[in-house]
Amino acid sequence: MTTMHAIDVHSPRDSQLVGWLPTATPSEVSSALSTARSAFPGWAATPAAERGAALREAAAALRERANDLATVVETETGRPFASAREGVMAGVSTLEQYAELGPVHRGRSLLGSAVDFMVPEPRGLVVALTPWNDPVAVACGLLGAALVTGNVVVHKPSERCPHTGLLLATVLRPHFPAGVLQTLVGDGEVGSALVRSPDVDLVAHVGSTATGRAIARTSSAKLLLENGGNDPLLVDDDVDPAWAASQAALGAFTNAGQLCTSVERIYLHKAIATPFLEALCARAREWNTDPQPLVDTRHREFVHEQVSSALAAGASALVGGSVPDGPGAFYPATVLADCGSAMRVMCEETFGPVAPVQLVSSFEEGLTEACTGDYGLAATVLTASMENAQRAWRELPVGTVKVNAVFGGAPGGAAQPRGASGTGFGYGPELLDEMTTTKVVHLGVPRTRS
Ligand SMILES: NC(=O)c1ccc[n+]([C@@H]2O[C@H](COP(=O)([O-])OP(=O)(O)OC[C@H]3O[C@@H](n4cnc5c(N)ncnc54)[C@H](O)[C@@H]3O)[C@@H](O)[C@H]2O)c1
Repeated sequence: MTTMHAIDVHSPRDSQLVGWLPTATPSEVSSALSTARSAFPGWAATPAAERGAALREAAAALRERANDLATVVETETGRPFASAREGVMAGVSTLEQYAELGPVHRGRSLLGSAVDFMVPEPRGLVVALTPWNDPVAVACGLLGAALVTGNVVVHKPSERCPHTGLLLATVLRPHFPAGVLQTLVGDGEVGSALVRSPDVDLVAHVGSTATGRAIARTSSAKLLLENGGNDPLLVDDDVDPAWAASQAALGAFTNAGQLCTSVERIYLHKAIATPFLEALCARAREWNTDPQPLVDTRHREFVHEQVSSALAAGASALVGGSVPDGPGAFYPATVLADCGSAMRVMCEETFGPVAPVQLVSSFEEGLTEACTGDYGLAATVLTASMENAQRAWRELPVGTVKVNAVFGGAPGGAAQPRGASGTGFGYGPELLDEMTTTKVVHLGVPRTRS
């Protein structure tokens, strides 16, 4: 690891420098890890109800500072204030949820010749590495579940929103004993130094598949990976084309396409192609009247590269598809028609406001296409046929199948991603299981001295 350097943060709206922070040095990394280690026994021995109470206080403090956090998220990532605030409030709810669930998280007990208790124990030192696209909600999930189950945490927020990470730390940390929760500023180098340490028990990474794979190559800790996706949307011929197009637009353009479960590729039954595409283009144009920038111009280059390569391979841009003039990292909501399975925009995660559409002749053909690829995060099916819906949810090799609703799962729901999308439960009550390891205590009856 090289020595400390600065991370500059530029506004995604106008490219102006809005702040900078020094990255953690190698000695700060090792000192954070050893401080965490020392804090572990005390925190692990703290009654779960007290840990839950600490989390509840932290949630209340975050609720009070929601506007401040949302402002910083907006400044650093370009997510509009109202939506950034929703993300912060999702973080508050998650902390509250774990404050309740943590103290009642328990194992089974079995009555045999003696009694066996299956006791969940904290894993120990958790390194949490989080992304920029929903920085507060994602961090609150990992931190809340880890802390309430008695782990100590070293958190490294994304280098694209370090001020958000530090402000979150300022709000949460006072509610926990010294050393139990620490936050380090840094990029992938700092992350890599953390995950390579033999002192770490669990690495919880929410981010790209490339990073998840790099972590898997270098860390000897237990891994919890919640990574990228290339979610398909399958549109049957029996649904209202205008409604289907509004679902597609919501899935592809919300947060400028920068959600892990964004719609990334669309398989459209050719029988409703014309009205669907007309309605989708109208939605995209509407979206472009109030554009949201991408996180930075480097990410915009990545998105545009995929669009350009699709255009070069025969796709046509019905709306958008080019980099606008002017400052900032804006990219228009884009509708691509005439897409084919081999195009990068169909095979890879784009993570931008792009709706690439491939026509299919039947639901079966669309389902076959939707089942292709390495990723397995989520998929959406729009169909009026229960038979087709059922076939889709049985066959799609993904963690989450959404039928006739692109967003809006119940809070607390969680699934295990498949394939290149990750390894375990990153959300919901099951995350408490990931944060603990089970010990069986076989309790026999002693024979007393006569
Ligand atoms: N599955 C999910 O629940 C979920 C949720 C949100 C985002 N995501 C995914 O996250 C990605 C966008 O986020 P991102 O660009 O911030 O991801 P990223 O993987 O680049 O960064 C995530 C975190 O990992 C750190 N990191 C980078 N390289 C590292 C290394 N070699 N070793 C250790 N840590 C390292 C980063 O500094 C950051 O803190 C998208 O692919 C998106 O799909 C997934």
